[in-house]
Amino acid sequence: MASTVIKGGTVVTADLTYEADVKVEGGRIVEIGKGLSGDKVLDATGCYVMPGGIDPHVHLEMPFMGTYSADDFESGTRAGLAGGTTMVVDFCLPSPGQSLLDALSMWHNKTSRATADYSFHMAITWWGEQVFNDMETVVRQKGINSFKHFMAYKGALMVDDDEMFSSFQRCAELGALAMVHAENGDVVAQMQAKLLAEGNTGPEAHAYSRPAEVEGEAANRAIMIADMAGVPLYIVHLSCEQGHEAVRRARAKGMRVYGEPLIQHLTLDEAEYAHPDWDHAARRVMSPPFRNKQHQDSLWAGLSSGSLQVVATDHCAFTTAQKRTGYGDFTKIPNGTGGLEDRMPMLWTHGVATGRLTMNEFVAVTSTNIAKILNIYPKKGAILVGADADIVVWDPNREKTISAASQQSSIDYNVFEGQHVKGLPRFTLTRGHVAIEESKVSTREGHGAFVARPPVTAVNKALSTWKELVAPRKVERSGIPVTGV
Ligand SMILES: NC(=O)NCCC(=O)O
Ligand SMILES: [Zn+2]
Ligand SMILES: [Zn+2]
Repeated sequence: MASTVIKGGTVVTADLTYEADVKVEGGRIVEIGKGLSGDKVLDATGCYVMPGGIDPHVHLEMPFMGTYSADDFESGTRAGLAGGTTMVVDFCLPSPGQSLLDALSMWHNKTSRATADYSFHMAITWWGEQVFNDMETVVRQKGINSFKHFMAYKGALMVDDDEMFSSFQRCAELGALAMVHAENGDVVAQMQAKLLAEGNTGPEAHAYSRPAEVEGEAANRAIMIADMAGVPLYIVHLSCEQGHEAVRRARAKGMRVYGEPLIQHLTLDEAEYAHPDWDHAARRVMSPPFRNKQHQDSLWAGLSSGSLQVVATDHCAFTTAQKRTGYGDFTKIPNGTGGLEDRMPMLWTHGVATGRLTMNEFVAVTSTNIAKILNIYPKKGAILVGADADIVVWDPNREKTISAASQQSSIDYNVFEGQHVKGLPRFTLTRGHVAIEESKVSTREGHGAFVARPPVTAVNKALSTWKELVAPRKVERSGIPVTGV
């Protein structure tokens, strides 16, 4: 079997930085040390050898708001690899009444051309006995240990508290992770109607209809419901101080809650919606919307202090033509932005290069933390012998200006257009295959494989042990004393 040696670089993991060569064979890391040799040599001089990024929040070919997101598993994973991301996790979305297993087959059918590894979260979009039963099969036989709940998108994907509490309890029994999109969908729907009635039809009204309070309330509610159900909770695309404050408070009380800011919310702000060009503003419509600088500072502080654990993209790319279906009614603009190719370069440029994050924290929030949360560590998220050779050789001196003209994503714009980034992959390896060498793209369609994720993490075990210990117990009494009356 041919081997590859990544030579002369500095290995950077979530907890260590050291000089070593890394030898890869059969898609795995087989040796780490000095002076290694192999059939092929990749020169990593001046570079950092890091675990490939894992983006736990993408929507490829997602059916949403009357259309499909434009990047599929081929272009989406290719975009990821170009930016150093070697694994993505998409969301399987059953239609109302559809079995989870049927939906899962549909999602697997989309992936035949994936160029990097992928996995799925399962969304709970309705509730009933069949969903309750399917959840067990999904966890025990289908390699999925996380269930997403939309608290927004009323009349479409949204579930209510009753459904959410039932599902959270089922997640706890099965050793799974509960996830939420935390926005109060009832309040959003009312605010949307009011804004439209008042003639606020443009993309800026999207942001007005989803203030930070809408997110803070839902995050708090989900945290309390998760605590009562005894399940760990992961809040996706956490965008504001109100949501972050809820996570911080919960964690300080010992609750098992994780928060995921997006690179978009960290680096782009609400001024985008005030842009005079309708297309510019509409292209940036996503939920939750971009916030102000105070919220951004809160998210950055959360990453460096550890109260927030993961940076994702929620890559859900729509073309300008698709966005234009919402001209005259902002509620019809497909919600979503891209970012797969740009997440790691943008985070390095605005995080590591500015001193907000250490290199090790960068690895933690782009790869290792989520690998641990999703129970795929150290197969993924690690530079260790035996780990998958999903590796990015990161050149801190390579630079470029982000432009739609040279991106991998299939859409016609980029929300980071014109941003200068310094820190890019020299090589990206997906299970040993060198898919990216600077700007040369040599991805292999169909190379990507499904990553099964076993249930019952250490966190699930600890939480269920604690919940059992403090569970309500009947007080045994001898009866009502006879008083003689
Ligand atoms: N975030 C967004 O606006 N679109 C994708 C679907 C979701 O994650 O809510
Ligand atoms: Zn969402
Ligand atoms: Zn999403």
